[in-house]
Amino acid sequence: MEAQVSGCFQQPTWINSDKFATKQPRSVQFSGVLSRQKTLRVGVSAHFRSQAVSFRRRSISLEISCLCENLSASVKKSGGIQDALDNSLILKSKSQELQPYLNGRCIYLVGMMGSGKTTVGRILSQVLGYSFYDCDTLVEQAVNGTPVADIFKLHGEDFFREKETEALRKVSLMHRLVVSTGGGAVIRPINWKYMHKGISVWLDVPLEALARRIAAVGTDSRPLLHEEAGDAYTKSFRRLSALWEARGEAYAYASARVSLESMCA
Ligand SMILES: Nc1ncnc2c1ncn2[C@@H]1O[C@H](COP(=O)(O)OP(=O)(O)O)[C@@H](O)[C@H]1O
Ligand SMILES: O=C(O)C1=C[C@@H](OP(=O)(O)O)[C@@H](O)[C@H](O)C1
Repeated sequence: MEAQVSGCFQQPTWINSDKFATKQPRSVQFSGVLSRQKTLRVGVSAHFRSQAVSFRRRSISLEISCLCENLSASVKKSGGIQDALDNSLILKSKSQELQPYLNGRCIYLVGMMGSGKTTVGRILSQVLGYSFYDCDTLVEQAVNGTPVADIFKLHGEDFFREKETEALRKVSLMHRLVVSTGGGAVIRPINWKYMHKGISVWLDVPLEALARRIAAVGTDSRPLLHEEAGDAYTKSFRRLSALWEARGEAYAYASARVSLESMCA
């Protein structure tokens, strides 16, 4: 006896059901004792497991368990199907839910260097139909295309902070933007005055993960990480720890916090 399991479950709307429809139906085999029963009442339960396979893609597996009333209730067999689920589908669905509440207000992403403000900001702006602005890029443009690292070298940090505040003032006059701020934008109260015109979201990522990410891409574009000696991970971690001591509390002024640690848990 064979029980077809395809199509017996309801898929949440954000799962691309076409992907499942094209798959061969899977089957659950019953044991020999079961197949001699004339009437069977079988309960089938489905259990989704979702696992990130890369930053943008996710694999889901569906485990099917069958319980038979005529026998002592036990799981006789479970099967599974695997499929790839594009995270952008989840984001798209979530963003549609959010649209009415946003009402065109800008979103400011804040967080330490490497927390993903630029990466997440680009994706978020696409799914929301917003424009994406990177504050560091705006500062560079205001200084004739000079890279941030050179601005620090030639003019010093205070000059950079002035330009950063001016960039935030300008974007705060606009609507429907996702703004990736620089990691240090949170230290000036005036910047919060501008950012609180929209919705600010703190991407809270553990220091070890930040240092790993930055070590992977190098510290060239992040002048505040140039001061320490050692390999890229060690110097990033040391310097990020010191910066965190000095400014960690300031991130909590954000309207919302997304904690990578909580998500993993
Ligand atoms: N959620 C994430 N998981 C893993 N790596 C990420 C994630 N977000 C960003 N990264 C990587 O970390 C590095 C820094 O990201 P970036 O978006 O530039 O951070 P920020 O703008 O906050 O400094 C990039 O190499 C990026 O690919
Ligand atoms: O943390 C900081 O003080 C800084 C973070 C950088 O931006 P990212 O957070 O995008 O790396 C950039 O603004 C500058 O190097 C200073």
